[in-house]
Order: sequence, then structure tokens, then C-alpha cells
Amino acid sequence: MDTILQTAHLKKVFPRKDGEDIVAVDDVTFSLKKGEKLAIIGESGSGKTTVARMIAHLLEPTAGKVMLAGEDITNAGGAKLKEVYTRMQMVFQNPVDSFDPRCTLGDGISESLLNHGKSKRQAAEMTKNLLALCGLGEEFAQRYPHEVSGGQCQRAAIARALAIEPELVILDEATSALDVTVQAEVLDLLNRLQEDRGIAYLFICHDIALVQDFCDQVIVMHEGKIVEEGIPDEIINNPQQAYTKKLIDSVL
Ligand SMILES: Nc1ncnc2c1ncn2[C@@H]1O[C@H](COP(=O)(O)OP(=O)(O)OP(=O)(O)O)[C@@H](O)[C@H]1O
Repeated sequence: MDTILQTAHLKKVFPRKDGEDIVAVDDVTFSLKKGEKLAIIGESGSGKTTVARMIAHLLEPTAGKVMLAGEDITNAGGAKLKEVYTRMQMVFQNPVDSFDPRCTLGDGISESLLNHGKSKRQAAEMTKNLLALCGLGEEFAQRYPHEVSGGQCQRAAIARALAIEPELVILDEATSALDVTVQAEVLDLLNRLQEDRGIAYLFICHDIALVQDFCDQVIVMHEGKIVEEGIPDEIINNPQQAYTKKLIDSVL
């Protein structure tokens, strides 16, 4: 299997004027194969979101590299970054903030399709299909972000991320706020897309049972570092590190 994403010695230091600098991520190296589902778990503050934000180009790494399909994208900008975003999309925990409040959800989803050369009619049709795929009726295309529930907005954010058929989707607690039934539907959808289109997922999540159920590989982070990695069943049933054991015991 080919590799879609690699990080090499990623590091992020947040400087502080009034005390010691915060080393949020320290020497994080991992790879994700095409079509694979990789989870990052770890206690609050262990650096998971900071890793995701560096990969997604929302934060500049202090050191290290990010490679997409073998190409170094650490310093990608302009047209290159636009191309990166056609291959890699992300969904974060608070989707309402990621939609423009002045635009309908339909406009938010079709925007990327229009930017990628689809006609208005094609984009509208595809948006309708994407919403349906995510369990939302076509009337949701006309609604504004503040006119839908958190779970509905999250599904629209997933629809938007999938619109241009990326090869990699980063999901940072993206299903955590959904109720159990909707979460199961969304995970089902993600699984189908992974099987049909070979999409890979980087899945940041607090729910260890869900990670065990949904993911192929898991990375455990503690104080910015990777402390353990492997197959979820093996890590969860037989953790090698005391920290991992404590983390698992605290949530199961
Ligand atoms: N912009 C920032 N400025 C300063 N410190 C930050 C910033 N963002 C994150 N941090 C710090 O970096 C560390 C890692 O934070 P991060 O959000 O990556 O953790 P996390 O594992 O995703 O936590 P959670 O599960 O609570 O979302 C924390 O100590 C956090 O306080």
C-alpha cells in the first residue's frame, strides 16, 4: 500500500512571554497509508489538535516536515496549497465556526466545487447528493449555519470536506458532538467512502471504544510525544506503557 501522509520529527513550540515556552508537539513521526484509518488518542493537552493543525497548514511547525503522497508540503503556499487542499480536507469539532454565517450551507459546500471548475448547475446537483449522502435532505442547502443543529452542521461540514473527493480527511473530534445514532450513520458513510474511494482518515478522538471499532491503527500521545502505536485491539487489550494503560482504564 502507498503512503498518503507522513510526518517527520514534527515539533511545535508556543513561546510565552511570562514563563516557560510550551512544547505542544515534540518529534512526532508517523505515516498513514492510502485508504487507512489512523487514530490519535491521548489525554487533553497531549498535542493531538496541534499535530492536526500543522498537517492542515493552519499552524506553522517549529521544526519537522509534512509530506503528502511523498511530496514535502511543509512550506506549500499559494497555488500549491490550493492543490494540497484538493487532496486533503479537514473537519473540526465546531463546524458552525467553519461556515461563513452569511452563506447557506449549500453555498458553503458548492464553493469548492465551483472553484474546481464545476458549473453552477453541476455544483448544485452534487451538493444535493452530498447532503443526501450525509443524511440531510435537500432543503438543508438553503439553510444558514445558525438555522441547523450542531449535528446537522457537522454532517454538512463532512459533506463539504468530501465534495472534491480528497484522498485524506482529517477529523478532529468531528463525530464527538453527534448523538449515537447519527454518529453511527456518519461512521458508516466514512467506511463506505473508504472502501469505494480509498479515502484515508486521520481520526482524533477521545472515544477509545470507537477508535477500536473504526480505526486500523492508533497512535497514543502524551505531553507532545508519541508513546505507543499499533493496532487498536492490541494497544487497548495489551498496552505496553503505564500512561496508555491509565488512559484506557480512565475511559473504559
Ligand atoms: N495557540 C496556542 N498557544 C499556546 N499554547 C497552545 C496553543 N494551542 C495549544 N496550546 C497548548 O499546546 C498543548 C497541546 O494542545 P492541543 O490542543 O494540541 O491538545 P489536545 O491533545 O488536542 O487536547 P484536547 O483533547 O483537549 O483537544 C496544550 O498544553 C495547549 O494548552
